[in-house]
Amino acid sequence: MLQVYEVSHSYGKRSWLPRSGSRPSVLADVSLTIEEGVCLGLLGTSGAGKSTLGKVILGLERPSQGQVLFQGKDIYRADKTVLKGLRRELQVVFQDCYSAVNPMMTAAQIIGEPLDNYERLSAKEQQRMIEQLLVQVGLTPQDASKLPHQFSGGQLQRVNIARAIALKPKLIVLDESISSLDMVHQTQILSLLAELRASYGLSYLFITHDIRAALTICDSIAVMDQGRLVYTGDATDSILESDQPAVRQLVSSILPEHPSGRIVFE
Ligand SMILES: Nc1ncnc2c1ncn2[C@@H]1O[C@H](COP(=O)(O)OP(=O)(O)OP(=O)(O)O)[C@@H](O)[C@H]1O
Repeated sequence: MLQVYEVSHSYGKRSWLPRSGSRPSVLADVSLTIEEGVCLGLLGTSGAGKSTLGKVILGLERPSQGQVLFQGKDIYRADKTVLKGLRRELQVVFQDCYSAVNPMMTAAQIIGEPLDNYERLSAKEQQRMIEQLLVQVGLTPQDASKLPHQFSGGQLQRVNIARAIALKPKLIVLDESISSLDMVHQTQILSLLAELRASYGLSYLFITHDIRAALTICDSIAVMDQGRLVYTGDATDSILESDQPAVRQLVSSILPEHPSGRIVFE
């Protein structure tokens, strides 16, 4: 369904600086595939290039080299009409649920935005659909009239997820979507994402630093280091045994579950 072919990217020259050469490569020759209904975990330490790859896949950052094919079409060469169609199939949920929304808009307006852009529903049909979406993400129809500051972080992330699934997309890029939530909400959102994936046949690109979260929800895992893909494999415990240095770094950042295994600060 999605193919990334030999994508390289750098963020361009600093032309306003004298003698500022090209910037270093942020993505170097990255190729990967996401099949329909599959969740691919994209891991790596900070600055590895995960979000840049997410933006390239979403059509938001044209790569310096390479191709992104979504449903067989090159998203950077498609004409406007094709692109509009592809855009509805590709959605994103970002880490910071508060900055992802307009603080003056109600949940109904936030979820209704993509419907306004793509569907021609009557006011009644749209209201019914928004209420269904709210219930589907574990909120209530009464939440429709609330403003972002009236929700907890976990609840507002559910509103963002409702907006992302409103058009029944094929692929959702989840860019650190659970990272800013506490452990209880992280677990709840992970099981919501798993449920939605099963009922809609969604694919996810799950961008995270958290190898445990990735092992919970993903089918396969790709690890990036300094712009390169350095590991790909099934999302099984075998990754914990890998001796690839970037993978080892991620594995060693997992907190031991038992307090006796944790570092003691004197
Ligand atoms: N808009 C931009 N302009 C210039 N450089 C950028 C831009 N966005 C990201 N970068 C640089 O690209 C590199 C990769 O950043 P990116 O955000 O893709 O990494 P990441 O793996 O998602 O990191 P994190 O986990 O911290 O979000 C970093 O060195 C970053 O400073």
